[in-house]
Amino acid sequence: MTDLQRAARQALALMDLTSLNDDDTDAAIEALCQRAQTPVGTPAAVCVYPAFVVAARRALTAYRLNDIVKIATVTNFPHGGDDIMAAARQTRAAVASGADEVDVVFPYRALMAGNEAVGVALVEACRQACGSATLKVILESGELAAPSLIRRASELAIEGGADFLKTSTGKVEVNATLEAAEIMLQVIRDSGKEVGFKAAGGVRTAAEAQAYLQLAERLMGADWITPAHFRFGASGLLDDLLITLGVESGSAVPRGGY
Ligand SMILES: O=C[C@H](O)COP(=O)(O)O
Repeated sequence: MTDLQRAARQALALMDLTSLNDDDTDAAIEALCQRAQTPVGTPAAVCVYPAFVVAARRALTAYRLNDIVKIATVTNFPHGGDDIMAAARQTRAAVASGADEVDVVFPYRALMAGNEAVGVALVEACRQACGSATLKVILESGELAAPSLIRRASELAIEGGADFLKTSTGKVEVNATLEAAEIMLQVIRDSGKEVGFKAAGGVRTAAEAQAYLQLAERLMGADWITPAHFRFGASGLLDDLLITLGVESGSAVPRGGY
């Protein structure tokens, strides 16, 4: 196995296999969950809109993946408004519908306008609304752009109780970058807290995933890189991982698990 194939295999296990399309349907989400069954392992989670959490749970159960693959969803998405109560309500409702993980968008425009307090308060409210579910906070690093703002948003999200820092929604011009990832990982490392990192938005190839894994290993150490600490949020990465691993795309394991 080559280094790239090892990275591809690792990236698959760390993936939040994502479908966040305006035209998503139950059938599309069922197909997404079926794709989670591959001959070379399963992703850590599927990530779908709140309206499709129940469909994802039904499909993962049918494919006997319910105890293996988590269900993530998104709130305050994609615009990252500063309505704290709305974000908390959406988060509470998502968990009530069965989501294991919630990716909430940080009110990054408020921070860009100089308001730090609303970000901490929104994360704290979503933290409470999440209960025992995992809370990932999407900083929208491509819109923050300035390293100082990415660093500050990371610090504020951790202060509010984030379990993960996530780069992007995937819905803006600049999404995941290695530069933003390095800043976020440095803040996580320096915080001394159990906080994970999720690269999301535009990660399409095994080579790109490998670069993020190499960065995380350099900053955090190889043992840190587990699904409890590292994720890829990706809708278009799985195919290249399978090709890299010599698996024909679409060669899912027959229905009923494996
Ligand atoms: O994690 C959420 C992102 O929307 C995934 O972005 P992508 O569709 O560019 O892979």
